[in-house]
Amino acid sequence: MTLQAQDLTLALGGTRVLDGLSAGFLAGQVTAVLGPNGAGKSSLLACLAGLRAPDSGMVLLGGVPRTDIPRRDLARRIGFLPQTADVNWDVDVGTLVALGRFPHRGRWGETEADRAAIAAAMAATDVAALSGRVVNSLSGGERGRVLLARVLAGSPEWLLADEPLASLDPAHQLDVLDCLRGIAARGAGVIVVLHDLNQAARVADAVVLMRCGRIIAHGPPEAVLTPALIAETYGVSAHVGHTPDGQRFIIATGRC
Ligand SMILES: Nc1ncnc2c1ncn2[C@@H]1O[C@H](COP(=O)(O)OP(=O)(O)OP(=O)(O)O)[C@@H](O)[C@H]1O
Repeated sequence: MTLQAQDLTLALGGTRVLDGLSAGFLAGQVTAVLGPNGAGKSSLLACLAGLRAPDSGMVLLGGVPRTDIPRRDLARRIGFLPQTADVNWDVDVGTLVALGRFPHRGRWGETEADRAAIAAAMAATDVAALSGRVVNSLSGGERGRVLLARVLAGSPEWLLADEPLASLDPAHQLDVLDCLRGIAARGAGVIVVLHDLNQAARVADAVVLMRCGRIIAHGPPEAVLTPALIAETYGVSAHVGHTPDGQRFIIATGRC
């Protein structure tokens, strides 16, 4: 199964934020989308998720134009975690996470499968202990994990997550990265916007580097997270090394 962006263009406020962008994403993989602020990463995710219609080009899900797929199907198949973690009503954690099952609900209410998916999502994001808390009383990181749990509860075929690690402490960042890997291992496609090159190197099967609404490079992390491509994308020089256990690390050493 693939999710494809085909020749997407999008202008916002008179600026072209996606500029003829094409890319194919594979199920069973984690793809990290990286690039400087304003590169168009969130706009790409919004088009893939169907939250924004591109000015031209199309998104294909399993070869079918997204616009030909019924909305309820799309809601079941694509889970979207937006960049901002605002919750504008007084809802408790358990209720909010359970809302993630909404696209699967039949007329008979919550089923055993719904309850199992909700429990698994809360365990994967370490929020079960917060279940009775009002979401707006949580810290930013706790709220971020609850919102991720809500998306995971929907067991989407595709998880599109826009900076899910923002405001998480290092332990929970590692937990969420492991969780994303687990989702991909179970066959779903994960597309995640990240700013940290090391987290991308750790989690991704494929990396997309974006700049000015275009793709600079798309491929395995070792082929894409190179000093030359990092310089072209971000305008910084970088040192790439390996830890004793073979993990790649990348340090931005200065502007170039
Ligand atoms: N509603 C809007 N109206 C006008 N311009 C917009 C709008 N939304 C986004 N933009 C602009 O489009 C460009 C791409 O924005 P986008 O949020 O996709 O970038 P990004 O790569 O996700 O950035 P960041 O890393 O800062 O989150 C930016 O220059 C942004 O200012």
